[in-house]
Amino acid sequence: MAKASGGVGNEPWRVLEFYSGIGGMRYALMKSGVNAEVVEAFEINDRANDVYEHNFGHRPFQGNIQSLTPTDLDGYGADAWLLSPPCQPYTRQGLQKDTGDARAFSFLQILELMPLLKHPPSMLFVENVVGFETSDTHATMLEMLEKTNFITQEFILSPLQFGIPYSRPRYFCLAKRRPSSSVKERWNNMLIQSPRPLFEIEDTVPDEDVSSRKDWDMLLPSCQPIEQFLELKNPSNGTDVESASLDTDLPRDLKHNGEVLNKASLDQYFVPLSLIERWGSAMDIVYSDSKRCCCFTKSYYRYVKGTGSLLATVQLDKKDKTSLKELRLRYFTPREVANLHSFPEDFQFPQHINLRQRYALLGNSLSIAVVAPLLRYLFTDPS
Ligand SMILES: C[S@@+](CC[C@H](N)C(=O)[O-])C[C@H]1O[C@@H](n2cnc3c(N)ncnc32)[C@H](O)[C@@H]1O
Repeated sequence: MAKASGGVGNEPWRVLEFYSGIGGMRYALMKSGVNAEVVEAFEINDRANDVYEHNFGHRPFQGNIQSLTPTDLDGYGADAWLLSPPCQPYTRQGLQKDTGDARAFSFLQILELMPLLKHPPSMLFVENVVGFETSDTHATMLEMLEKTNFITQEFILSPLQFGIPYSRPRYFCLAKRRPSSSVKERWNNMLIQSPRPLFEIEDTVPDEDVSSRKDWDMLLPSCQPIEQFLELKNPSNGTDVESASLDTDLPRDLKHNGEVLNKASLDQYFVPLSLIERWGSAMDIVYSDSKRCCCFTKSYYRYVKGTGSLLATVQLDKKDKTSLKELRLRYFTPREVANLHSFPEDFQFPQHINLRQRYALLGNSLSIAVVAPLLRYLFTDPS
């Protein structure tokens, strides 16, 4: 029977977490149920390390991953490396400088160390943005993995395919070093855009085309409504809108963990009218009963266009020709973004991390609902 119980003699798998940020990968590993221990995490950003330490009680190795040597890496005796390198070199909004972008260097460097290791990992997991799969860095990665005897399966998956009303398609590479084999060999060397292999018991012949992207809108009816991810609950109806002065009066009964928030705490989440006037047409607006919202990036709250959805706090009849101002748009709170990333309830930011920093760190993180089953699949022993 397939199992994901642990390494040699059922000792926990020894795992290195590169680019650990606020620990999304570690939470996903915990959620996966795999018997594994993060023996070290590596992250250059101070604030991210504060958050990581606050939640896990361990401060990641704070330095440039590029400076790690084969001796350093061999010293950890790790079975698996989990990596979520910076995505800016490959994002559609970025300049797509790819291998020419300094932010890609550390990832390329660490791949180049692989043939020099006395104790290379037997498993590797890489997360990145869609677009990475056509990059030069990706081509170099596959070349290095091939050279060091790894077999790969690649995925592009979104939380929408896991019942979460959140569109965040991401690229994932799962690699196992021979003689370890993949769980289901027939998917080797494929780019898979369906979660089906993760949940199949047998290695059966696929009867659906998993190599082309399905229309993800078809999945929406099976997603939970956004309301279930909100900590600030909307007023029960929008009838107070007409009597309110749009500039100053905000819905009074928004609640936070059951308590009515004071106006100052609430105000910071409402979108200023000046922004609505200027950027309204570019805003992605969702309602509490919507079953989809857009990817939150690290620029959410700093910029409006393409950085994540805004929530209408007033549920008017959508057929009405409502002006955007009447919808009382607000930002999702950091906790709500964390909920959509499927972070556990006990995840917290330390007090000194300000609102913008919270959004930036969350925007860099990942969907635990997607990564946990992928990790379980990677660590599962087919024998
Ligand atoms: C895409 S984010 C990964 C976030 C992480 N998975 C999480 O759950 O928060 C990339 C991270 O790599 C860090 N980073 C970028 N270049 C680095 C380097 N050369 N050495 C160490 N960390 C680096 C960034 O500070 C950022 O936190």
